[in-house]
Amino acid sequence: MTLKLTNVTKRFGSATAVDNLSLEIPEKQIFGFLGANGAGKTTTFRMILGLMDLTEGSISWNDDSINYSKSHLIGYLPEERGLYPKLTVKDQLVYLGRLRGMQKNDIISEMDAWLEKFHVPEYRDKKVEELSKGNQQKIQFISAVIHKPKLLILDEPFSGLDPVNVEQLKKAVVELKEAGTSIVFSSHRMEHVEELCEHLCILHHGTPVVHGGLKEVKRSFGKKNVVVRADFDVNYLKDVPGVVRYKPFTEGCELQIESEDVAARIFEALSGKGFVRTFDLEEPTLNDIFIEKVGASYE
Ligand SMILES: Nc1ncnc2c1ncn2[C@@H]1O[C@H](COP(=O)(O)OP(=O)(O)OP(=O)(O)O)[C@@H](O)[C@H]1O
Repeated sequence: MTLKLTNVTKRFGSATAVDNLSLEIPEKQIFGFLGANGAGKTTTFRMILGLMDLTEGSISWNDDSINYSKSHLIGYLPEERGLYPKLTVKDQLVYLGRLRGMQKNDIISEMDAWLEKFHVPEYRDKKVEELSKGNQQKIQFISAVIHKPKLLILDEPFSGLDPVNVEQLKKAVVELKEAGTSIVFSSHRMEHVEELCEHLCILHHGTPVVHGGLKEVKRSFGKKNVVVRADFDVNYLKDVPGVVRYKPFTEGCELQIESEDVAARIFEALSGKGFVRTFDLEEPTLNDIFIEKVGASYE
């Protein structure tokens, strides 16, 4: 089921939050939505979910509109987390699962499987308010997927989680994809998108500045990175013609180069100067692309 946004615009008074956005989000894949604060990611999600009217344009899912009757096919982890603090995890999930039309027994067996997967079966009968923020987020994630949605929208799913929990959640997201779920998620962390997504979009002031398959996006960027580790001072490499950005680190440097042939020049400039431990020509990172297209870094 392909999700298709056609010329979608959202205005709040005279401010444009999303500006003529056209995207195709392929089914059974993980699609990454990047953008600085206020770029329009959450607004786009809300429009996809039918929680907010579009000012212009259209959104279709499998050539049909998304409306309330399809809510059992869609899962949503909102940016603003919200669970009932006084309810136990079990009562919470049963309540939310029932709202999605599930039978109680099915909810409980699905819940138990998820709690096991997240290594927290003991949370079953705990009140939500007794859990840490990160663990509440896991429960909220379970509430977004308990009904096995076909389309899953995750707004900043990894924010506020420690590295172990990030890994658990990533694994869960990949497994859901492998089981046939179409997933769209937003993140401020480039490496999450880089690791998980086949397709992505970078929004800037509501407009897509980068859109496409991860590999094609990197290839079409043109610039590459050279990473040098050496036993001598490599500072002079920043003046090699064709080096556009220079980042030193303790044992060497990372150089952004305008095209692949500049790598040969750097290689030449290193010869006879001392011991070079490693010399790597690498694809640009999403962070490199983001910096150039949006003019800022998340880091
Ligand atoms: N209900 C609203 N009324 C007025 N302006 C709004 C409303 N919702 C969002 N906006 C504005 O729309 C723009 C896009 O906001 P949005 O929340 O979609 O960005 P975002 O990319 O999700 O940002 P963040 O990463 O900070 O969550 C912002 O300028 C925001 O102030």
